[in-house]
Amino acid sequence: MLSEQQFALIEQSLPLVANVGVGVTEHFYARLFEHNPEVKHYFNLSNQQSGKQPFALFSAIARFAKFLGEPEKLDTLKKQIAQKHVALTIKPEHYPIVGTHLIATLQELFPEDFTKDIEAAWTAAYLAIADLLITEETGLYAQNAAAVGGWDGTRQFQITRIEQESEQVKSFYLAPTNGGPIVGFTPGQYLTVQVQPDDQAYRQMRHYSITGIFDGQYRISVKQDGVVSGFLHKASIGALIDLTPPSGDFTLKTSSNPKVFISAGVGITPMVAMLGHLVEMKSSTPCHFLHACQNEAMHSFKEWLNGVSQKTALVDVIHWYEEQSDYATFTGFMNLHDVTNLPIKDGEFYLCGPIGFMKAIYKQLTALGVSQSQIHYELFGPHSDLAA
Ligand SMILES: NC(=O)C1=CN([C@@H]2O[C@H](COP(=O)(O)OP(=O)(O)OC[C@H]3O[C@@H](n4cnc5c(N)ncnc54)[C@H](O)[C@@H]3O)[C@@H](O)[C@H]2O)C=CC1
Repeated sequence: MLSEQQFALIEQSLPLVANVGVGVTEHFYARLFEHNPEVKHYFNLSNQQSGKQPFALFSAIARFAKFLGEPEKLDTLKKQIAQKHVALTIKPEHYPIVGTHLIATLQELFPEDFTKDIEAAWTAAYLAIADLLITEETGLYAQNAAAVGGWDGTRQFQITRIEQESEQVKSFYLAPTNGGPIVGFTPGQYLTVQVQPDDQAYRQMRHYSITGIFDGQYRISVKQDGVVSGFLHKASIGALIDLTPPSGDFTLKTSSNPKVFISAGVGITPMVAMLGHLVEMKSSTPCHFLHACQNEAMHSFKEWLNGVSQKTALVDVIHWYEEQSDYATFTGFMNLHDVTNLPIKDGEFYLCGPIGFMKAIYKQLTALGVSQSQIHYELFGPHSDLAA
């Protein structure tokens, strides 16, 4: 545990870690990858190039350190990060590696501000953070291993069926090569695919929302826009991939409150799982399914949604296309003022899509009087706060 004095030193030096610039994150990752290139298997190297991941790591550490004395405030963040770490097969031995390079970076770049006392306080804080996460992650690994159809680490799967859902999205059905059952998922969760394409020096891992389980096989639906999605889109039936078990805490709540699913582009995928589950359960919960995309050709799961809305009056399906079309309910970006019957007071609102879309919709929802606690969302990639 940190001493009173160490808490004070953390507080004092927090801006140093919370507001690091590109120079600091570049120094840290260059150091980390030079000394421990093996950890490159665990980092999304595309996020490294875009510069998103580096800031996420430093800001998460700063947030943890700030609330170490009030651990109840860290519960949500701890759970979110642990889910991602378990999906990426991060293990206790990785923590000292990151910790060493983090402290060394601060020492090297801020020799005057990062005094010996401050260094000792941050070392103690990092150990405490690692301890919190390792405990949470150990529990999740054990849970995954003990579940019926569950597994620890990775399990090999084979692509058994491929379906084109729209111009750029394909669904892949995945069966375990060792047979046997597969663990279920909570609608909204994702699977993590591990592959090493021929042109890549490191294994790469990406999360993809599960869009359902059919005949004992997972279905994921993937847009072609990166290293792993490119690998999948080129793959044929019979191709082998490794998966870690379903993970993620952006999940459908079990309450009977009306649900409002709001997505854009390939962000439709977790919503398909959530609505699919309610339909399968013959739920009497009223649902609104609001979706935005470029045009009809890009509209994934269009026929399926049509079928669902024709079968039940409980599901209200509305879509916005950027381009003019007879099929669209509305043209342009999604505007929630177009919808008059949203359950503002008691609805649960689920959001998924590109960041610009999420920010715009979050703002619209709060302006309509929806409270923050009613809004659930997930950002693929490094976590950030929509309200910020
Ligand atoms: N479970 C998850 O968290 C998942 C997250 N995603 C995220 O969703 C994103 C999906 O992206 P794409 O399909 O490539 O989307 P996209 O770039 O094709 O855009 C889809 C639609 O979003 C709307 N949009 C885009 N920018 C907007 C803005 N600034 N304001 C208002 N509306 C806007 C437009 O209607 C556009 O047609 C991915 O980048 C990924 O981050 C995707 C799948 C699952």
